[in-house]
Amino acid sequence: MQTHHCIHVGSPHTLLAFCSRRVCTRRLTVAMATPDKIFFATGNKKKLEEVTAILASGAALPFQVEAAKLDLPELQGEPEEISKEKCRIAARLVGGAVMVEDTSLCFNALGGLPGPYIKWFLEKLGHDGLNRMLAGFEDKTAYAQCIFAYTPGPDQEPLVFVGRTPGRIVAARGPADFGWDPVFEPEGFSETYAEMDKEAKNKISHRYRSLDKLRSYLLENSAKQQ
Ligand SMILES: O=c1nc[nH]c2c1ncn2[C@H]1C[C@H](O)[C@@H](COP(=O)(O)OP(=O)(O)OP(=O)(O)O)O1
Ligand SMILES: [Mg+2]
Repeated sequence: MQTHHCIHVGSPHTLLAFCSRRVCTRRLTVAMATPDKIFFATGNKKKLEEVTAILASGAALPFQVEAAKLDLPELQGEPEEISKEKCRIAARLVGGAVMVEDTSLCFNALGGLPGPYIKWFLEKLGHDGLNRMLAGFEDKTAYAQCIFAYTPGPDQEPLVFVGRTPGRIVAARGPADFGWDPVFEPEGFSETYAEMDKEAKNKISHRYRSLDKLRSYLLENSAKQQ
């Protein structure tokens, strides 16, 4: 949902037109209509595979999701802000509606670090190094966090949808074809993400939980559903 200052109640497009003319005097909460086509921007093939599988596993969508392979910057700051800024950049690049996501792996003993910086920690330290970071701590628990950010266009403020899956950091087990999957064992399971069937991971993952919230938002605001 977005907050606009506007005196008119009508279709989201009407509101947008009046808002941009700055004649608004009253605060209204407005959801923008879901467009027919939304880009999913990422440079990560594995993310795209999971997002495609998660979207395909639900009901048919009244909008099209198209992949946009973009090399998006690794930003600093709070995870929600990182995701929003990434989305603004992507929206300018594709010139339309876009969704992006930013993924964090957060160690509880380290106050949530590496968090959004996991990409560099994984790249420099590897799976073993991630385990060693926790050697001095009893607490090996962690959570995987995915934040989808969506905007209907370059001039609109992105909305964020947070999904978290708790678990713990373990010695690497399973195929090493997707990031830190081999060292993350989700709570309630005896397999790491890497050992799980793709379908099973996609039912409980941080990515699923975040994307499911965005999907609900988009369906609720889709003109074709109304
Ligand atoms: O489910 C996952 N299971 C295991 N590893 C994962 C997962 N999801 C992201 N990852 C890795 C990729 C990157 O090393 C870091 C997140 O960084 P992040 O910036 O979000 O991803 P990215 O740069 O690869 O792609 P993008 O172009 O969408 O930013 O964690
Ligand atoms: Mg990235």
